[in-house]
Amino acid sequence: MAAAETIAAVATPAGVGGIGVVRIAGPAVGAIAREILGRVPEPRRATAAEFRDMDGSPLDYGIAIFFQAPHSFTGDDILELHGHGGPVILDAILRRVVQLGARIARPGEFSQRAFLNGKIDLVQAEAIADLIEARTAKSARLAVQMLRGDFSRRIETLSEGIAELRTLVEANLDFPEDSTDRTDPAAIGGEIDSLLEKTTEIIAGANNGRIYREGLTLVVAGLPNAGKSSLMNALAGDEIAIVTHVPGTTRDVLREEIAIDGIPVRLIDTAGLRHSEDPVEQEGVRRARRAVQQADHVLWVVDATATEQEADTYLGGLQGIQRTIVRNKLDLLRESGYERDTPRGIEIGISAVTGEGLPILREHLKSLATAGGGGEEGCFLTRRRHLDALERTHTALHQARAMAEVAGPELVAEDLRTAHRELGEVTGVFSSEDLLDRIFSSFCIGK
Ligand SMILES: Nc1nc2c(c(=O)[nH]1)N(C=O)[C@@H](CNc1ccc(C(=O)N[C@@H](CCC(=O)O)C(=O)O)cc1)CN2
Repeated sequence: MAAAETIAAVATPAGVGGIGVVRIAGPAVGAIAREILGRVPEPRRATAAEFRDMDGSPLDYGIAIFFQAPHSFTGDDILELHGHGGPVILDAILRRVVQLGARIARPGEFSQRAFLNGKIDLVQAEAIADLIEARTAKSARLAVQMLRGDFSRRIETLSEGIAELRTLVEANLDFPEDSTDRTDPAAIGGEIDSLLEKTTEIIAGANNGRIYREGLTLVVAGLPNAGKSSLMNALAGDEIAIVTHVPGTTRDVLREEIAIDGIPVRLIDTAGLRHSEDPVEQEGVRRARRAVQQADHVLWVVDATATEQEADTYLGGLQGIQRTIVRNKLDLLRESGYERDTPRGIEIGISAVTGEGLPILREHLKSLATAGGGGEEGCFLTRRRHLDALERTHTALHQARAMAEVAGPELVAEDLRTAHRELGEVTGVFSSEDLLDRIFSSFCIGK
């Protein structure tokens, strides 16, 4: 089970901090501990010790923790050296460890080992990365649930259901004379229906949760001087874009992360979409167009004091793109905030300057973000990868269901086998090296 190579990395973030941790995993851990600490510490006990260099001189004085295989995060022997949190000292400790036979770990390699040693499944490994990178408290909470194995257990239960049915169908293939009521086509069909239902339920939860991981990309677009940057600032709550009354101020695409009810929202402020001779501004307009094409939703900002014709310019270019019209600068007209349905789509009246109507806009954005459900119920922080595999499982089960009606058990067995394998990709029971490399290489160093 334990890997032959010993790997090491600084597990704490780069930079200066109170404490920094060098983590070492693999069979050379015992020998490395004896060299650096003079002994192998008692397993799982924080032990104060001098970390010694090659010539015996002290590198640092810190805490060492030894985790004996298989009772560690990765399942290997692990030694953690908790030193002082400075880049020079941590680098020196790491160098010493490498001198003693460890090699620098690749990003995600500790988690990959935990997976390969059966300590965690693929969903849990991904949850570790998602937890570290969570952009809102809600996303983090959902990642912890994934890490605890809540989602994996749902998958596991479904997988066992498929496996059981496979056994039944396949046994019937080998020993048709043993067939019972449970193996008649109608009974099998009923069993598949129940598996299909469970799959659909998990897919719904997976869909609900995806928004908390991926977030929503919201592009703020409109004509120059419509107040896009002021709106962006009002939503983001601080001054991030330069706001002036000179048309064409925002030449690049500005980004800001905000959270709407725990959903990470990437706000992208774009240059005004207008014809310009200035090459820099032209580039801004080009980027704005591209951002609009890639958005989940566009807030089309119009100046409430402009003529309707002026405000409608370019709206035709947003055909087929989900959008909300935001009529800004209501303060100049002394109007109150509103939301109304118009032939051109939903329109919300605000004043980014006074804050008038902003609560209405925020409420609207929240409903956009949670349009796919977003409820807490059965909601999992899933990835596209999980959904794809679940959908392929559903397709195969559906096919098995059709076969149960019209064909013999051989074809039903075949489709059930496919469903079982597709589902196994979620937790990594069946996974290609390629997929694993792709997943783990996106992790950060030391993880
Ligand atoms: N110091 C430290 N903190 C850390 C980690 C770590 O590796 N080191 N983690 C790393 O990411 C996370 C915690 N994950 C961990 C998961 C399992 C085990 C572990 O020792 N498991 C053993 C024993 C379990 C037990 O006795 O209850 C096992 O599974 O056999 C340790 C940390 C976050 N905090």
